[in-house]
Formats: sequence, C-alpha cells, structure tokens
Amino acid sequence: MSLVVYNFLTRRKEPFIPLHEGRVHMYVCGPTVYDHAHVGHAKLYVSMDVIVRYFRYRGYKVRYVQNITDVGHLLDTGEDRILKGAARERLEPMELVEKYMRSYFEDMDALGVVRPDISPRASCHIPEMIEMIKVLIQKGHAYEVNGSVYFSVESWPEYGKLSGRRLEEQEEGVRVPVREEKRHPADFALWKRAEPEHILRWPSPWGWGYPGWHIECSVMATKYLGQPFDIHGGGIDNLFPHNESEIAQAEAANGVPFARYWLLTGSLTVNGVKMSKSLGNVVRIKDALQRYRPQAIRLFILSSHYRSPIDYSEEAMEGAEKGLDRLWNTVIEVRERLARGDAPESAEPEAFMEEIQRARRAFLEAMDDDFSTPEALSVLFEFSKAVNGLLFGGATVGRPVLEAIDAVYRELGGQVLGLIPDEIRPDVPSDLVAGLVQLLIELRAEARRQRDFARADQIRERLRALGILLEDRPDGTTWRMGRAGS
Ligand SMILES: Nc1ncnc2c1ncn2[C@@H]1O[C@H](COP(=O)(O)OP(=O)(O)OP(=O)(O)O)[C@@H](O)[C@H]1O
Ligand SMILES: [Zn+2]
Repeated sequence: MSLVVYNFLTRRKEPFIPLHEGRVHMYVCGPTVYDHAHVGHAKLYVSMDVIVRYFRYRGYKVRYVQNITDVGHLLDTGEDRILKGAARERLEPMELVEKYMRSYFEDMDALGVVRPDISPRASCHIPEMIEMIKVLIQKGHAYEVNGSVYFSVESWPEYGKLSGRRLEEQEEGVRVPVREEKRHPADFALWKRAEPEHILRWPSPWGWGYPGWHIECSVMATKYLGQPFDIHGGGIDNLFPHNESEIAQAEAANGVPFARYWLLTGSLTVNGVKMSKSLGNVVRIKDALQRYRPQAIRLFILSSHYRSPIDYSEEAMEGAEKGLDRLWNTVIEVRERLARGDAPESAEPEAFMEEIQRARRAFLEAMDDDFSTPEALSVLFEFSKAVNGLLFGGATVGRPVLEAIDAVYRELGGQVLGLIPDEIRPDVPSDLVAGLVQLLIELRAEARRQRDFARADQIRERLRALGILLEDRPDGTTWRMGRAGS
C-alpha cells in the first residue's frame, strides 16, 4: 500500500515519495498572533495535525515547522495587524504577541493538536530575511525604491504556477501610494520602509523598515527544512498572493524548487461565508470549548475532507457531540469489560479477529488516499456497530478479542485521529455531584426571586467554569456537562 496525496502544485493525486526515505519535512503557515484563534484556525491546524499524526503512525520521522507571524502581516488598510492589536489593547507589540501566542497554544493543546517541532517567530529571523532579499536584488529579481524593496514578478516567469493566476489578472486591490512605487502592479513588498512612529522596525541596508509578510515563510521553511523540502501546508485562502509569493522568492533566490507537495485545506465557513476576523463572524476556540468537548470539535472538522470547505453551525456541532457519544460508549463498554477481568483467555470468536483486521486495513486504505478522514471515520463507526453486535449478541467474548478491539480504538481513534483518549472520563457525574448541582440551581432560583441577579450569575459562571452548563427553560432550569473528557 502506498500513500497518495493531492498535490495542489500539479492539481493531481500523486504517490508520496519523501526526499529522504523515512523522513517527512513539513511546513505549515502559522497564525498571526494579534487576537484569540477562531474555529476557522482549528480547521486548518486540526487537519494538519492528523496528517502529521498519520505520517508518524506509518513510521515516518516528521519534522513539523509552523511559524508564528508577529510582524509584517498587513490588513487591507495597510495597517500592521500586530500594531493595530497593540493599539487596541494598549500593549507593547511584543506583549500582545506573547499574550496571543500563549492563547493560541493553550487552544491547540486543548484541542489535542500536537505541538510543532519548531515554532519559529518571524521577528527572530529578520537577518535571514535581509540576506534573502539581498540575493534577490543581486539576481535582478527585486529592486529598491525609497527604502522599500519589491519583488519583480515580471523577472520570474513562473509567478502564478501554484494559483494558476496570470499576471494580467493580478492588478486588483493594490493601494495607490504603493502602486506608484512599483514597476508592475503585482510586484509585492519584500521590505517596507518604516516611519519613526512605526514601532516594529529594524535596520537594514535600505534603512529602517520591516519585512513583507511572504518572505518570512520562504526563509523559515528553508532554514529549518532545507530546500527543496517535502510538504507545504496551509489554508486555501492564502494561496494567492501569500503561497505563490513564498515559492517565487525561495526559488528565485536559491535556484532550486521550494516545496515538493502542496497540501491546502478548504475554509471553514458560517452560513457559507468564510469565518474571518475581518468579517466579524468568528467563534473563538475558547468559546466553542465552553460548549463542546474538544474531541467533538475534532470530529466535526474531520467529518469533512481536509480539502473541502465545512460549514460551522450549532446543529453540526450537536451532531458531532452525538457521534462522539456513540463512539465513546462502545469504547467504554469494551474497557469496562477488560477492567472487570472476567473475560476468558480464548481468542473467541475467531471470526471477529478477522473483522478487526479488515477494519484496520480499510482505515489505512482511507487514510492512504489523501488522508480521507470522512472515510476513515465511517470505517470506525461501522466497526463500532459490529463491536456492539458482538458485545450484546450473547456470545462469549475472549480477552484477546477485547484487547484487539481496544487497540484499534487507541491507535486509530486515539493516536491518529485524536478522538479517543486513553482515559475517557465518564461524563455522567456521580449522584453526589448531581445533588450538589441541583442544590445550586435551587439557590440560584431563590437569588433570582430576590432580584439578586449578581449572585445568580455568579453561580451560573462558576458552574460553567467547571464545565457544567445551565439552561433556563420555561419549565425550570436544566443542566448538562459541556466539557467532559477535557
Ligand atoms: N475560516 C478559515 N478556515 C480555514 N482556515 C483558516 C480560516 N481562517 C484562517 N485560516 C487559516 O489560518 C491560518 C492563519 O491565519 P492568520 O492568523 O494569518 O489569519 P488572519 O487572516 O489573521 O485571520 P482572519 O482571516 O480571521 O482575519 C492561515 O493559513 C489561514 O489559511
Ligand atoms: Zn506562510
């Protein structure tokens, strides 16, 4: 069996052959840390996480690099995202960066996203960026104007090879003052001159300034992974101009191909519109985690293919919660039987051992086909149906069979997909907890009758922090666990 990936560069599925046998060098564009991460970010990073986990499961040694953008990523208005965030919160820019970088990793940890092996920050690689820009100028692919340096797209005929865009189509969205400096409207900034009031700035051969956004990824990817390297991942929304420009810079500077396979994820949408801070339709990961289990968020994301878009809604999330319950219930039953220790030592029924092997093969086949998690999930759900049939069908089930079933859950559901923890905490609290929650609900109702709304809200919030969500209905207040297993 061989692994096949859809390479965006060739628009085809291709066998995955790493540059160095048994190793995968992979780079994914990281977040710009100027605000809390939203569920759209989760779509990209959970999808990439499963790809990395799967490579490791298949025995590859992976070096996974994902940068932190802390300078140079401008809004359409021309403002630097970090500086705008710093002004909003009255923080030193690097204080803001630190705050949201921590917030990002906190969210990713909560979602079970395995940390990258290297998380390089753009601001720590300014000298390397300056070096690459110098080479580009020397080779005639870049030019300086008034302390800014631009990449000349006309000097690089391959510009457009990833996105399929032609130069004539690339003139839109360019602000007028910048347009005047450029030789071609599609030329993009490698280095921007900074006025003294611009806090994030560095000395360079062209005066004080700051790097353009695209150059950081060319520099950090090749510094840590070499050139060429195996896989470049990211969200499809950054295909142009970001990814396109990354390729042009690295290839024009170094004369060899940049990334060999491009894996791009579809966008997460809300009512069909991309979730994005600029549109204001974001659901923060932190808020989603208040309502849903982290594994339910993963299940929701993995239920569509990484290349497809996915629409976020409460109904879809409730569906994922239910799916997760179905999956976990079977796992819990298997593990309880194992813990009881009364299953016989015979590998009976033997036919089920074959069923287990079949499920494993089908799962690997699905994942080998461009990481098709929807198919892999359906294999896991079908398998669970068969397991339920076995467990409740009246036949005696031997310990080796239960262990082999549990191994499928641990390896494929846990290690690869990150949906099944090794320890599932039961989400039904004890009678004592239920009694205490009921008591608090009554005290809260009493507080509300006395118009002590501050106390009533305090009870609700303290319970929410513990993962217990109250829901006020016409006929009284009910409660449920919102974060079991986290
Ligand atoms: N709705 C989304 N669905 C999937 N991926 C997304 C979504 N929004 C952002 N991403 C991806 O997250 C990565 C980091 O994004 P970054 O922090 O630079 O986003 P941003 O442009 O500041 O966010 P926003 O689009 O919310 O303004 C990018 O590679 C991008 O492709
Ligand atoms: Zn990038």
